[in-house]
Amino acid sequence: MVTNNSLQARAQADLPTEYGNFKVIAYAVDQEPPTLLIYKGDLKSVKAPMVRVHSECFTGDVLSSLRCDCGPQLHAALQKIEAAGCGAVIYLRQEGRGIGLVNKLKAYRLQEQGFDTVEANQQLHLPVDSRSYEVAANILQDQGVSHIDLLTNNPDKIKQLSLEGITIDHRIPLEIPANQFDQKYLQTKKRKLHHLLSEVD
Ligand SMILES: Nc1nc2c(ncn2[C@@H]2O[C@H](COP(=O)(O)OP(=O)(O)OP(=O)(O)O)[C@@H](O)[C@H]2O)c(=O)[nH]1
Ligand SMILES: [Zn+2]
Repeated sequence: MVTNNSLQARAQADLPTEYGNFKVIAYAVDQEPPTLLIYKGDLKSVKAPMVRVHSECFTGDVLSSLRCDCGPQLHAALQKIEAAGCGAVIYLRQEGRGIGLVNKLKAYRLQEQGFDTVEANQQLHLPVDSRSYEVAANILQDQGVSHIDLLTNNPDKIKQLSLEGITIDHRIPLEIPANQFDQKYLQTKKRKLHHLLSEVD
């Protein structure tokens, strides 16, 4: 289970969850925070397993923040994979679309002052989205997977994964209804980042 760029599977275990029984593999380069492959079934045995490539959001995933849709998206993905009987979540450590947690909180502060999620990063002189999907592609390749059905609303994620050599057979929408705190954020994702959000104005 060794992949290129010294990305290696360092540990694996069973992971029973509220949504079903999964397995988890921690992939890492040296001592860097591991990327997690949380999966169910034999990924190689299906033509295109259902996959969620999820970017870390400590506030949403762990603290159940209502400022974004990340936490419910993560849990909905696990539920869909459980229902399908086979599939995976790849949990990428790219907090804040790559700017890290401290900068994301600074960006939140700017959003409280009226900037939107794109403008806030720009105010901080940081890229709007600096994520890479190379590690996700390498993990899929390590698992013998080249075709996937991707759970996402983000067209750029489809493009970037395709450029990394993964064929997206189908996009599976992963829309979470807006709440009073993330409505503007979702509107900005739709208008400026071109997310495919049919339920947002
Ligand atoms: N910089 C910044 N990052 C944010 C903000 N809100 C959420 N994030 C981060 O955005 C990432 C999730 O990206 P999204 O654009 O919500 O969704 P996506 O993963 O690109 O697209 P989907 O696959 O449809 O979910 C996570 O890393 C979050 O920490 C914000 O206001 N500013
Ligand atoms: Zn989030």
